[in-house]
Amino acid sequence: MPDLPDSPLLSQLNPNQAQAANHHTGPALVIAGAGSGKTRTLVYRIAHLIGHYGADPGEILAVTFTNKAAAEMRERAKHLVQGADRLWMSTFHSAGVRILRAYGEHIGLRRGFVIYDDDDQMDILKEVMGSIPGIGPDTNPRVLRSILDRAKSNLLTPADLDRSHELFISGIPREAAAEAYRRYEARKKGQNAIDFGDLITETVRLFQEVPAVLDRVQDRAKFIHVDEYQDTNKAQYELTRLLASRDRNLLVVGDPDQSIYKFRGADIQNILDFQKDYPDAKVYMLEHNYRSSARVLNLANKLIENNSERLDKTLKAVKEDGHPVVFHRAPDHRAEGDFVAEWITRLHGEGRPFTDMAVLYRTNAQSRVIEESLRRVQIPAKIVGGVSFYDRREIRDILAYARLAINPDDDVALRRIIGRPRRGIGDTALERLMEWARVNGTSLLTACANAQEMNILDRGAQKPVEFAGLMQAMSEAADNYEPGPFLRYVIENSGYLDLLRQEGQEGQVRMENLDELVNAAEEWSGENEGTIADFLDDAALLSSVDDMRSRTENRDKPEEAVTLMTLHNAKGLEFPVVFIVGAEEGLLPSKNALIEPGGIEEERRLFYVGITRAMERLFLTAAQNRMQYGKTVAAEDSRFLEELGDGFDTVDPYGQVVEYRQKSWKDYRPTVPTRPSAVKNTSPMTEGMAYRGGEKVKHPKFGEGQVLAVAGVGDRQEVTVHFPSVGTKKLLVKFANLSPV
Ligand SMILES: Nc1ncnc2c1ncn2[C@@H]1O[C@H](COP(=O)(O)OP(=O)(O)OP(=O)(O)O)[C@@H](O)[C@H]1O
Ligand SMILES: [Mg+2]
Repeated sequence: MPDLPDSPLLSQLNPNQAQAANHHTGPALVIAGAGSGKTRTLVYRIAHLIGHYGADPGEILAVTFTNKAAAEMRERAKHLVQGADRLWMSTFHSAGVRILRAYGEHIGLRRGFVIYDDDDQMDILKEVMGSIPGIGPDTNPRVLRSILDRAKSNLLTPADLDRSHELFISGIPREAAAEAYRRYEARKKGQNAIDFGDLITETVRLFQEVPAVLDRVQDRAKFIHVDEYQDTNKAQYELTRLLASRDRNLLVVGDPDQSIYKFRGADIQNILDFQKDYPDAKVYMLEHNYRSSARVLNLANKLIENNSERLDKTLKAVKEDGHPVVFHRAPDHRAEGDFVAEWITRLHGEGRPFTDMAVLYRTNAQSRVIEESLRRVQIPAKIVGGVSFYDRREIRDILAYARLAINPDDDVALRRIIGRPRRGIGDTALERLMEWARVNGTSLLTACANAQEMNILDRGAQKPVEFAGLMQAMSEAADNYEPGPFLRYVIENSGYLDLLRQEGQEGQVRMENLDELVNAAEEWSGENEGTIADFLDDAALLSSVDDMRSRTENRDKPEEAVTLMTLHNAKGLEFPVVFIVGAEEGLLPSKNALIEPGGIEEERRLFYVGITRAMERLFLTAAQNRMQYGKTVAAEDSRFLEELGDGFDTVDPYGQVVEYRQKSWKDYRPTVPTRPSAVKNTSPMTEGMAYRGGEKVKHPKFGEGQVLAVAGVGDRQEVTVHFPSVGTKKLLVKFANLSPV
């Protein structure tokens, strides 16, 4: 290894990290386990390039996976370098938007193109799939969407699908899937739109077809960095390869054990083959974990050793043992949520800020129960991902107006809003307008403007004409106003406010959200130069993976709240206290993983990612009964718990250590005393449980029944009881007047 220059920056790194950060030109790979400082090293390398090697911030690109990660990286860089605001730090998708906005015209994208979100995609797919032989009426368009997404992440065209050797793709005949793909692309093109996947694939095509553009972009990206390289898909891989092809200054960092996006086409082979792609690549290994306590790290190592397809790596703890890792098995999902809430309350009482704590789960749907438990004891929580602000109906409606105002060809937007509020344009009228547009090869909005000439509408052709006039006025407003005032104009002039006023309390909340949208646009204008079109781009980029509000929140002071998110979204992040809930078969590993080849190993990596987010304290929980499709069913401990051996302490609801025994629902017995008399006042945390699963009870009205689950404590305690007379009921024990039988 070369001698290191004397530098105050490098001295903040360990010797291996410093070697990597000192890497100057040519390809390099940093491959190392979780929490070993890969991201830190990447940021220091950028600072060192500028400070020591004299690189210009304006020629440095760093790509990460989520807006949140990009924002954090920018934040870290700001502390280390001058001119950090000229660094190009973004996600693959935002890099794509930026390139296509600047040069998309070279491949036929017209100015003002819009970016479709998932719903828009679904709308078009529903429309095109109807008439394709081989696609039945009960085919879920989501299946098609995932076929398309998958094809795009692998850079496959409709023709490639046609040629594939599979007869069926996800149950749909190959030719039919290819045809749907073809028609979808044509419809999209007609509307001057692109979708999420196109942000990468179209950029790749642009670079391939117009080398002069690639060259221009390369001037802006002489030094390229990619974080989380193990999760790149084929399209992202190709984009990176093209970008780096001229100067070859490409530094990627990653951890094959944290590859968790196979379902989106991520290919772990990209990182494993890096040295094949770049035989002169320097490889740097980091072997010390600075993030987690030794106990947490040991647990993580123990788990991941069970994977067979992996590179063996060393990862030693720098920190001391710390607190024991805790496991708790709750009677049901509600009790699981309450256990988490109790511990958060307790730790907060000991002086931990809520922002130090995160609850991670496998599926988005699990968040609801956790949210409820936290809300009951007034713990503030913030969901990262899930139904974020920008997915709310009223927000999407107003943004659809804005989209149509700047792109009159956007038929999807038009169809979303033409009936919100109602304007006397019914389904039949709309169908005729669509027919006219199809025959004349125009947009729907043009059809509206010409409704009178059509003379074919049932009632007053005047209505569509008026609507076209309204949109015309909005178009002019879009040219003349800043984003914030423009959105206010739209909200007030679209008739939307009147609609909400009729919706009572719910309408009130929605109006508040619209106010917040105007705030967001104002805030955005304060930080960015740009028009409403640029604002819409940013809003469209807020995938389910992150949330612009958390991005702005991060910038100032973080909101005092517990973070709730999926394990996938937690990648790259760290928290002093982490709860991983739902360590059950069917959840973690997920049901689907059981039938996918390599599925279990991928789920194990996901659990590994979760565990390694924890810095000081880690809690794992499972429920013995869980609600599924409206029914409470018995759940079995995750197989991964067994693999962790004695790496954790099993505790009862009161925090007392009990013996761990691998449970399956077949031998379910409560592990803790549950009669109130037996446990009264035994714990500062909870009061005892009045009933237990399996027990027979009697209700004054419903008669005899059997307890399926018990959740909550004290006055909030609820039982789920199955009564042969009326079915399953959830009752508050305090009021239910139940008696044991
Ligand atoms: N040399 C060091 N000295 C002190 N702290 C360090 C050092 N290296 C890393 N850290 C700290 O360890 C934590 C983990 O670092 P970082 O997030 O860069 O790891 P990572 O390898 O990118 O993790 P992941 O695999 O989860 O993305 C951070 O809090 C970071 O500041
Ligand atoms: Mg990282």
